Amino acid sequence: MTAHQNLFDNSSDWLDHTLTNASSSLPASATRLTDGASITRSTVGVLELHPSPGRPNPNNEALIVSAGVHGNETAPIEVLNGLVNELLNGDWELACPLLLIMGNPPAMVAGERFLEANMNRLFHGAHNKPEYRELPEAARARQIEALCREFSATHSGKLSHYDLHTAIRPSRREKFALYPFVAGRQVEASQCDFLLEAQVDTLLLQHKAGTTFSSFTSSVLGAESFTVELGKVQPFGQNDLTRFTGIRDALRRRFRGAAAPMPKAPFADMTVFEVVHEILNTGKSFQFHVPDDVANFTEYAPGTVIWEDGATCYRVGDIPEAIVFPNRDVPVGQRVGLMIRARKAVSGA
Ligand SMILES: O=C(O)CCC(=O)N[C@@H](CCC(=O)O)C(=O)O
Ligand SMILES: [Zn+2]
Repeated sequence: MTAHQNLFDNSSDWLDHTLTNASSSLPASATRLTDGASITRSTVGVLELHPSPGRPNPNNEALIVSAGVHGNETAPIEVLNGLVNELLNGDWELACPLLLIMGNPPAMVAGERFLEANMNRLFHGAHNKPEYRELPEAARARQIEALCREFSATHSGKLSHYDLHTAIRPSRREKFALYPFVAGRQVEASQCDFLLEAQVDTLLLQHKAGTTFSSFTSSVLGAESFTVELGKVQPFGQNDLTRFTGIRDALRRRFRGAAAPMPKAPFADMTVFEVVHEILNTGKSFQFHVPDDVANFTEYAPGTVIWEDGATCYRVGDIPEAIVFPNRDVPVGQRVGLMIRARKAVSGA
């Protein structure tokens, strides 16, 4: 039996197996590659990979890479699946521990962002809130948190997490990363270099901790974590994967333990924004004045009214602000968008 068959039964690959078994709870299954590396499918859509024992881990690191936390954001899922196929084909050898996650398999099958609740609002303990705790997406977030805790506890190297997404709207900046807020923390220059290597040239600094997957891994596990937006949402099979070679090649380089390309001066080519305001749906009287089809990073002049609800009215401050992730169609209390501002000093975040 091949390594492939051990892990994925009769399915053609990891993605096929995950879609076929999206709602099943299968027992774990493991295999060993010819170089001695091991791969365990811990549960549907989750692979834990270890290099051959004794093999050097030159970058002294462990990585969590996730995609499909939103089921309709398919390009990063295809990228991750392609890298797993390369490894199983013996195209390259693994040098560092990896936890690879397809976040929400039932939503992937349905081609939807989520089925009952937005899973990327259910991390950092939010899955235990009474209104969510019985939902399948809360159970999946809880299971993923437990697998990440276990993975992080067993690896001493530096832990990074890249949660890969694509955006609903068009974007004036196609690829950008969000850096979750952790008090007193600054983006490491090496992370900035990695993002640039992946052709992600815009960084957005969050202003408070949230309930996203990357916020959980950074706040609770101390990982260097990013939500990475890589393009626009498309159904499976309709992605132009030539637009995703930057992230594919940069991840493969890390998985193989190869050295980073020549580092640039930190932030030299990175445009940095900071979040100045999180727009929340405040309820019945909430009015959002940003049109439905506006692109991410569309700028608004000082004084523009962005939203109001009778009690509060949010206007752009003295410096222009741009909108990211405008989406009025969210439950009360959830994020309708982020107002961001270019950061003045770019000598360090
Ligand atoms: O395009 C959109 O409106 C959403 C794209 C997306 O899923 N973005 C993430 C960002 C998470 C973060 O703030 O780190 C999300 O909304 O969950
Ligand atoms: Zn997403």
